[in-house]
Formats: sequence, C-alpha cells, structure tokens
Amino acid sequence: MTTVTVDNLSKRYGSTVALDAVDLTIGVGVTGLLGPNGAGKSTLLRCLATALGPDAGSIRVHGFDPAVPAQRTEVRRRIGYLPQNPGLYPHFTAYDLLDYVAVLKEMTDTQRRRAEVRRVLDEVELTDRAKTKVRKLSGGMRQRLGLAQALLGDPELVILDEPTVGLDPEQRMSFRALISRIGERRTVLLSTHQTEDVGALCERVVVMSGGRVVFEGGPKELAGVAEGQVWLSESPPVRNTAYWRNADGLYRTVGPRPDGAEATRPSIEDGYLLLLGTAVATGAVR
Ligand SMILES: Nc1ncnc2c1ncn2[C@@H]1O[C@H](COP(=O)(O)OP(=O)(O)OP(=O)(O)O)[C@@H](O)[C@H]1O
Repeated sequence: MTTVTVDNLSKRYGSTVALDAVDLTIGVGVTGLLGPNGAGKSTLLRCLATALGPDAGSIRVHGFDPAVPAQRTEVRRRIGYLPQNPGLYPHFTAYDLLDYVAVLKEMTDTQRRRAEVRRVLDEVELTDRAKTKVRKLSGGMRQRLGLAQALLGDPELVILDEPTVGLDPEQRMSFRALISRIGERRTVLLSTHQTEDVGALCERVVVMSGGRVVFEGGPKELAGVAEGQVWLSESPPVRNTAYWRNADGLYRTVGPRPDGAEATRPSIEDGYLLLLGTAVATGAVR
C-alpha cells in the first residue's frame, strides 16, 4: 500500500538546488534513503515531516496534502520524525521529555498520555531509564529516546534522519532490530550513509544525488548495478586506480577487469558507488 507520494518536488536555498523535481512513492516497510553529503536527503525528509515547505511540487501522506493548512494537521498526526540533531533537553528525564513532546502532540488526556509515554518507553526498551536525565544516557539510549518521541501517538509514517550515526556496532545492531520491528506494520523512511544498514534492514532503497532520485529498487538490485564489474586478483591491478587488499590477501577492484582477475559478487556498496560515479560522469546529476 502506498503511504507517501512525492511528485515533482523542488526546493532551493538561495542559489543551491537541494531538491530537483523529485518523484517518489513509498509504502509499508523500511525504505532506506542513501546519498552522499548534500544530496538532499535531509531536505526531503524535512519536507515530508512538514518542517519545511517545498518551492514546487506536491506531497501526499495517506492522501492528505500538507500544503493545505486544514490537511497539514492530519498529516502531522500520522507522522513521527527523528531529525538529524534532535536536541533533546539534557536536564529533562526520559519520561518528562516524552511527556512534554506528547503534550506538544496534542495528547491532552493525562491518563492516556501517561499510558502512551510508558508504551513508547517500553517499545524502545528504556522503561528502566524513565527517571534518568537525558544528559546521563549513553549515545545509543539517547537515539532510542529520540525514536520513542517519534513513535508517540503510534504514527503510520516514521521518518528517521541518520538514526545510526555515532552508534557503536552493538548499539547499531540493537537499533536495527528496533527499526525492523517498527517497520513490520508502519512505513519507515530512514536516511543513512551506511550501506550495511540498508542491506540489513531495508526492503527498498532510494538513492539520491545532486537533489535527484537516481535509483529506486531493492537492495539486491542496487548490488546488481555492479554485476560483472567487481574483481579479485592475486596481484595489484595495473590499470584500475582504486583497489584494496581484502582479508584473504586478494586485490579487490570495481570497474574494468584487471588481467587475470576473477569476477566476484558485488555488494550494495559496490552498486551504490558505481551508480553515483555513473550519475556524475554522464551529467545526470551535478
Ligand atoms: N538551511 C539551509 N540553508 C542553505 N543551504 C542549505 C540548508 N540546508 C541544506 N542546504 C544545502 O542544500 C543541499 C542539500 O542539503 P541536505 O542537508 O538536504 O543534504 P543531505 O543529503 O541530507 O546531506 P548530509 O548527508 O550531509 O546530511 C546542500 O548543498 C546543503 O548545503
């Protein structure tokens, strides 16, 4: 089922084109948004979260149009948003912070609000930290608290801007498990620089570059972009400029076949890097 439809969306900051006629449809499950710095990911997520108005084009969330003031509230009720730097108040306890956000989200019935705060604390496994001040939480716990505030009100669309940044491998794994659970019945749109996150979590992936969508498909399809272009050889390739020695002592390279090299299975990262290189080389994006 389609949850979000983006049509011809454009946004400039002065002379910088951040979004250049973006078309996109997103449905239930976890969709990863990949792209280099400045690709326009955060701008797209901010527009979807109704925190920023586009210059042109349209957005529909469950059929509601955020450009229409009366429908914007309907959109906001259906959205949970974790921005890149959520700025959680350091002197609040985890519980008080969530209670405060719940008030901002118009949960006026005290009993129901308290129950909802307890529910999201439980969902992100922070119940035992309810009375801990934000400044005393670890980075991973803070990210989970950020996620908890996005889940208040059980939104159908959850927008997460680089949620795994700064997490150690263990924290990242537990965060992934959490996001995967959340995506079982909701639409989750997650921007990331980590191709591993996409491989581990996402049913669909969207790649942006220079304000445009340059790929939409499954993670396997993204890896497939590099099919027949990833090689292993026993000696350093002569023609290929970028290569590295892997754990087996073989030289891995992407691009033309080095002499004597054997083809190997491409990763999502190979596909992603080749796609970006091709998009820039062919002038499809800036
Ligand atoms: N408030 C702003 N004022 C001016 N320019 C901005 C503003 N926000 C973003 N930009 C510019 O718009 C372009 C897209 O930025 P955006 O933050 O959306 O990209 P991104 O893909 O999220 O990058 P990153 O991965 O670094 O967060 C960049 O060139 C950026 O410098």
